[in-house]
Amino acid sequence: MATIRLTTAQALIKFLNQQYIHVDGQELPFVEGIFTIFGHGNVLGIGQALEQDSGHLKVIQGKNEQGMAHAAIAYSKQMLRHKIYAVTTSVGPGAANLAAAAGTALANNIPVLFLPGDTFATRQPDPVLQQVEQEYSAAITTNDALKPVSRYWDRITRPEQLMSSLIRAFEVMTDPAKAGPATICISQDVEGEAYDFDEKFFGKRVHYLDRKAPVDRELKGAAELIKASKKPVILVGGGAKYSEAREIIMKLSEKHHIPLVETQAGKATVESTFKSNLGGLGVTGTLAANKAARQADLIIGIGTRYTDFATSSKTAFNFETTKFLNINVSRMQAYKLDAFQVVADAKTTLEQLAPLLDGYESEFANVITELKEEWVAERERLSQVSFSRESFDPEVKNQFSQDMLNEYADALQTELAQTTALLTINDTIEPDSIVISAAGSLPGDLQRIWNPTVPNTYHLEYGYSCMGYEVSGSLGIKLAEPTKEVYSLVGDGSFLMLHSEFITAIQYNQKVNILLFDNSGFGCINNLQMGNGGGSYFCEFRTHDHKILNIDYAKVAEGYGAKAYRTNTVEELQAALEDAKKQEVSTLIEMKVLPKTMTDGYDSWWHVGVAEVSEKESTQKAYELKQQKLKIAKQY
Ligand SMILES: Cc1ncc(C[n+]2csc(CCOP(=O)(O)OP(=O)(O)O)c2C)c(N)n1
Ligand SMILES: O=C1C[C@@H](O)[C@H](O)[C@@H](O)C1=O
Ligand SMILES: [Mg+2]
Repeated sequence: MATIRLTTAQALIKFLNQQYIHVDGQELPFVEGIFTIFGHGNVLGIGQALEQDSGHLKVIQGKNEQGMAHAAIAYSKQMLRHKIYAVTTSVGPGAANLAAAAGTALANNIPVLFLPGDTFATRQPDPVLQQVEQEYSAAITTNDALKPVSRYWDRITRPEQLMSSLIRAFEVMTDPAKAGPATICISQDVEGEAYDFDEKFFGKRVHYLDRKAPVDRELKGAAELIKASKKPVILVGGGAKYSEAREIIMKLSEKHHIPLVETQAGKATVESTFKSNLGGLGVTGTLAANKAARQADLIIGIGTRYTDFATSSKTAFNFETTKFLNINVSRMQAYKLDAFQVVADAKTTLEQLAPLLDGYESEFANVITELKEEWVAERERLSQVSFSRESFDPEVKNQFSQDMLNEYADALQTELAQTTALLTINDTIEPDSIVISAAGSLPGDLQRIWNPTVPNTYHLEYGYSCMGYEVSGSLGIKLAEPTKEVYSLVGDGSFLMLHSEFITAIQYNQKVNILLFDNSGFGCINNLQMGNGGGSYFCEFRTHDHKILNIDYAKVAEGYGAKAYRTNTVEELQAALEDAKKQEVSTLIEMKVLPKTMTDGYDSWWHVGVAEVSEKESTQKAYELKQQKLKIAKQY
């Protein structure tokens, strides 16, 4: 057997260079690069290996482990899971910082390779710096905390273990039904240990992303269900986007008059201008989509996980009469809501289903246009909200008094409403620009009123809704789509939580644009607490003497070397957006927006943990309301 003597880390980097993915006849290297933050746990192992020979891997220095991992996740998500970045961290806190990002990748089914360093395999110097030392087991390290948030997890304590571990990791990451984070923790001494590796291990490996076809039983059953239904609705989930099923979805929708509704992950699979696209479904959905879903007698769920947001906590449908047809590569997902299951690729299934539906027409025909027109009018209203100091009725009603709203207008020196700012942006940026968001009130506004007219230009992480993904992820998107403008839509709370990779973007000349909506608080959570009977408690950003915080975020961005703008009116915002397009450097546009001016409601319900006993009548009422809603919700 021919062997090659390498350290574990050198073998790892050599292997990463030889992984390819084959999708629809096209073959591409699967690992584009590696994000690094070096510490004593990886600099002398993986650091040395990369310095010696990184091959084709692009090496990018991150600033925060969670942030760089979010950038890697966003890269993979934007590339429709066809390519990844790996992420290497040091031990202890460096590894622990991966946990929120791993959860983000897992909840969203995004492949990414995490390579945290681990404690010494020999245990000679124990306890090493940053080792937690559990009394009941020396085998526990910080990295065990990554197990529940990894799709595949392993610890390498001998060099030769690397071979079987990497093969399993790539099998998982390149399987659409299992795609998620693979975490391989490598003992820091082992990273530098040498071994005579079988040369065959480093041969080119192609991972085939084949499209699983449905069996005849599934196809016939699906066709029968659709033909027997009067009012079917197609729910476009993230799986539809990853399967690139746009054309066939549009064809079926058009031919058989079946309206489309979307999840956050599925949005912009089909552009919003498509006449049967009624937009987002559920808690953050449009009135049009929510009305259509309630009328439906069949939901054709394509690549959806049916989260609480998409199903309005299982109240979005009439469960007495509505049937479900689930098309999903994952059996676990297909089994949901007692559906008829087709466990197969979305695009292939729909293409094979098409000829079986000839002659079928739903009873939705004219209703689709009516619902859509009604929503277009509502969106138009939301684009022109204007503040009044005497009698302002914001979208989120009965929470802040006029005096309080005036206090915000004075403190932040603004009268700008969030919906108006958002739609100004939608109208001003280039249609092929990519927008990213993740947490706060913006995902709701985006799902309802943002109109993407170009497919795959809407990038929402709403599986984990992890604050901090917005800015970090914009770097990953820019790496995936270098010719497009990328806009990160972020609340002040999320920006404060994590924006370290903004600096990385500036450092590597990867232009991103931050659109910062500053309402001086955790706005959506404030809505949630007050909407369920609470007071305004620790969600506004106020000083010790109760003054509204007014942070000069533009100045912060300028300090990093970005071009920054302060915009509190529509005209200032438009001018800033136009100027930002011309910049080569990253930009930040700060908008002070009034609280309570985000969208709200539209016939949806979110099941949250309201207090069963409380001294407040308003909370007692909220609990009663929840109990009433639960009577119509499906129990599982
Ligand atoms: C990492 C993380 N921590 C906490 C939360 C819970 N959470 C969701 S939205 C939110 C506040 C967001 O505030 P901001 O970014 O200012 O957006 P706004 O709601 O004001 O628009 C919080 C704390 C979360 N989603 N992610
Ligand atoms: O708790 C939450 C409430 C949602 O409104 C918000 O978008 C999300 O980020 C979240 O975590
Ligand atoms: Mg805020």
